Amino acid sequence: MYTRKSILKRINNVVHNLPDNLGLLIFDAFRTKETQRDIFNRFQLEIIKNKPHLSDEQLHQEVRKFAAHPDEPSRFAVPPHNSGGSIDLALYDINTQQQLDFGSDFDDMTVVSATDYFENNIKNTNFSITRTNIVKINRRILYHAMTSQGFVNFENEWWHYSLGDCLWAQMLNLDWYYLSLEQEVLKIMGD
Ligand SMILES: C[C@@H](N)C(=O)N[C@H](C)C(=O)O
Repeated sequence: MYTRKSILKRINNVVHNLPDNLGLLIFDAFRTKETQRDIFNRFQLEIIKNKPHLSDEQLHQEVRKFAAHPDEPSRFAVPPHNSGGSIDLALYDINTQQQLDFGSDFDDMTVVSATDYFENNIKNTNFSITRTNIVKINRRILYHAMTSQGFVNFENEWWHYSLGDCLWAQMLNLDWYYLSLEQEVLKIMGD
């Protein structure tokens, strides 16, 4: 797995500031456009299976809720993970070596993955009050740990954090500054 040095430095700060019994479980960081395309296509197939009635436009919108299109400059000049500025992660318990309960799996394409889902929809889940509170606290710990280092969270996914990429820039109304890490590497390697 690869990321930018500047992102890694901040991730190290996050780890350093976590309670002693917690660590970061990293699912994904930098992605090539090809990988981004594979993910987008895979998600599309999964959604077609579960919601076959959607029109092409509705399908596209649905997939975009959970994966950036690899080539959609009108939304992102550079897909967030391709810039090296995005990271997907969770917390784990160092003693048990188990991921903490975040209420949905990584890449679960349902509303339950929305970061604030358990803040707002407690009555709509079949989770116990205790589990709801645990999930809420776990999401909050990750959120505050990451945002304290300058990352922003993608609201549909409790696991996705960005810094310096197009998603981060849109959310903060700033200019993005990470170009495609893939292009930077190819340039260094002489294509
Ligand atoms: C696919 C999912 N893990 C993810 O990374 N989603 C964001 C929106 C992305 O594709 O950039």
